[in-house]
Amino acid sequence: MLHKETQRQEQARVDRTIGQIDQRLTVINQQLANAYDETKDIEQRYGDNTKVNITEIDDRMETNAAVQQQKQLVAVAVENEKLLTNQQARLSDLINSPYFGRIDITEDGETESLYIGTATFIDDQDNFLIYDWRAPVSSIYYNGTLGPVTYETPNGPVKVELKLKRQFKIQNGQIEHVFDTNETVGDELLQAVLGEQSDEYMQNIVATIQKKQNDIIRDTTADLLIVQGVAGSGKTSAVLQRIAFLLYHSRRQLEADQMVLFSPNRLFSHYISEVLPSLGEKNMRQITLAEFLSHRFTGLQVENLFDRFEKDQANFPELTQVMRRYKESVGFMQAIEAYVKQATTQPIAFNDLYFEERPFFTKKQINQIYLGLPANMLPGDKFRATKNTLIKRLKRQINLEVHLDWVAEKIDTLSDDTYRTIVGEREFDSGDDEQAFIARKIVQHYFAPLYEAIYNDYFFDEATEYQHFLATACPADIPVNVWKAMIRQVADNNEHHFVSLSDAAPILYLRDLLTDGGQNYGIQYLFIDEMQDYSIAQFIYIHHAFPNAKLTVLGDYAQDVFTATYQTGHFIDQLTTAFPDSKINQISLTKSYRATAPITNFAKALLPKETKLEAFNRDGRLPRVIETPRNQALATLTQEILHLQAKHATVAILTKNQQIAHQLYVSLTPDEHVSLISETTRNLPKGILILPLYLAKGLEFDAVIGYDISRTTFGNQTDTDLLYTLITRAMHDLTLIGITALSPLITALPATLYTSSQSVKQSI
Ligand SMILES: Nc1ncnc2c1ncn2[C@@H]1O[C@H](COP(=O)(O)OP(=O)(O)OP(=O)(O)O)[C@@H](O)[C@H]1O
Repeated sequence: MLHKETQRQEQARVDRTIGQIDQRLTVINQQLANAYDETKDIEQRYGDNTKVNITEIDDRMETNAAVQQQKQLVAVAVENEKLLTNQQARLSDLINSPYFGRIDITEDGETESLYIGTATFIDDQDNFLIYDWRAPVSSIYYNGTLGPVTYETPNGPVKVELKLKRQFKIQNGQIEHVFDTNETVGDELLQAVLGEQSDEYMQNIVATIQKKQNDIIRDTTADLLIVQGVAGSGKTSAVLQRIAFLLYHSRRQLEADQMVLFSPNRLFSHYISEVLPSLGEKNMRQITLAEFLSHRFTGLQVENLFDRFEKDQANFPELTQVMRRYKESVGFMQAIEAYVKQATTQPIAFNDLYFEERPFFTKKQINQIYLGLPANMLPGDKFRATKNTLIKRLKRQINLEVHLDWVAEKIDTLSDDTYRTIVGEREFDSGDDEQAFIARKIVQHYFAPLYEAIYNDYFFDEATEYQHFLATACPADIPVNVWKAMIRQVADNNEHHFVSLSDAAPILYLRDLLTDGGQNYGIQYLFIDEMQDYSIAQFIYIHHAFPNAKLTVLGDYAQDVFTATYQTGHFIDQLTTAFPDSKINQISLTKSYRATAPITNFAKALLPKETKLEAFNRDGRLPRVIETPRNQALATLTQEILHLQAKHATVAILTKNQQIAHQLYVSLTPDEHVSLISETTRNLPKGILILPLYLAKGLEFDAVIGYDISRTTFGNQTDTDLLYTLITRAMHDLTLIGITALSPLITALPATLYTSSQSVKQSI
């Protein structure tokens, strides 16, 4: 803590700043009330205007013009109200905690004190009372140590001398902590922040961003930014701050809806949903991989990662693993590219297009059109040309059909309503014109399903085409009969409207390359959290689907929950080779902030010795490891829950899979505070939660109990990633319960890293 007088002066400045914010807030509140009245007023008048007599043509036109004008007025008023509401929200946040940092810098002999907070605040005399944390000069707060420092501005680098760096924790207008530091952001404040209890929502880390995290947040040069960070190193936090940073710096060109975050599940989306609003920004779009794929396979069910994981645990033969590895590789996606290149000279898998239960265009006819086009055309162009020809032929048919008797008959029997719907306000020079117009509309309507089918590429059979491709793609290390059986399985899946996860991205890639479709050019930034859950093939496809997007990809290879059983090798190297034309920046985070040092050190011991992982220096109890006979397992668990509940609002019981979670839930249900969390759960209640560890990815809990960490469940070396992920969800307390015999992964660890008990009585 600083000298009393300094503290007093700082509190006085806080008070002054808050006074100014308060004044501004009063003005804004008044403006907002006026704006609200104005909007209501216009709306009212707008309502009255529409009631004007509209029987006379001239009146009607006048009314239309007036209505248009009113509409515009309403839009302007609503926009104004929105702006004011935003300002009000920002000021209301600032009034509670106006800033968290101060830097004193000397430039050309002149020293200035700058205060840094979540948003800029300028007083009526144009003094910057608060600088936004994203302003160029604010980077000094995160990056610089005392002495000469340089910061980047749009006009180039600027050199200054950093004289002082001060940190604050201000709540309800009162300084709770204040200290000077020479470090990037000193440990003291971080200690205080990290020691707090968790919340249902993730918090922003704006006041305590660390140097490496700042590099992630402020990177503007990479097309592909890859962040490998140990569990709890702040990857997700940093990426959310990065989104806020990018939105601030590209206000004019970038909207939140031009950014998409791929998140691991809905629960996680909910967990992070408050960070951006707390920084005064709108949330970006969020999607899970399963949602993204299902959306692109309308009508088919795409296998999800969780189901596959559960299935793999029951049965996952060696050759199936080899085939899956291949399907998820760069090589497989390249094989698709090569296949598509030669597709211009081969028939492709078209469907007969049926209309009124007979083929209107047969696949043979469609292939004749396709193969009749020049062989040197690009596949996508060729497909489009084929589609255009089909549409042209359909139009020709419509032209012929309008003269047929059934159409004339139909016109004769049209009801008044249908006639009105077709003709609308239109006027015609002659009765013949009117007749021709209506006839065309009737025929177009009749053929609409066929037109839709062509428009939506239903004449292309992607599943069969994929099987044709597979037939050409058997790798040397797979026996041909095994490969063929796999192709039969793919066909069978398709019959049952199902797509397995490892086939999904390749099928879409093949479809898009052949049809030149499926690309979204509007998205400018993509963020992919938990990168270890994605295959290289999926990355290639996602990159293809969003060609203009810069990618930020983050994750932790030690938390490879879903593919550790069959994937080996260096994912990041493979990823970089899959993006040969992109500018790639890589950042590695090795310090873990989430848990106490004893928990982090325990987790670290599971990983290979050479793993770089540093625990943040926060004290806590050693993890508890309990071995219990099966018939006492529930009693042991209950004791442990009671013990932890005395200290924490939330205790998460994590299991290896859904089945164990479910069984446990059934055994514990009489207690109504226990919630079973499943894949479809969208928010986290407080109390006792039971969930499979893979649903806890990315989340954190005050206390974690790993249940059934036994020889039978975590017996293999490949279970290390699962166990590591489980352990690293805990912030303050961790207990592992092994039934009958503990997992050998735990017994192999140095006994100094945990406290152990053998039975219920000893564990209390
Ligand atoms: N600079 C920081 N200041 C304060 N808290 C931080 C900081 N960095 C990380 N944290 C905290 O550490 C915890 C872990 O952060 P986060 O969830 O972003 O890590 P992660 O690397 O995504 O973790 P994981 O891979 O294990 O899911 C969070 O509670 C976060 O608020």
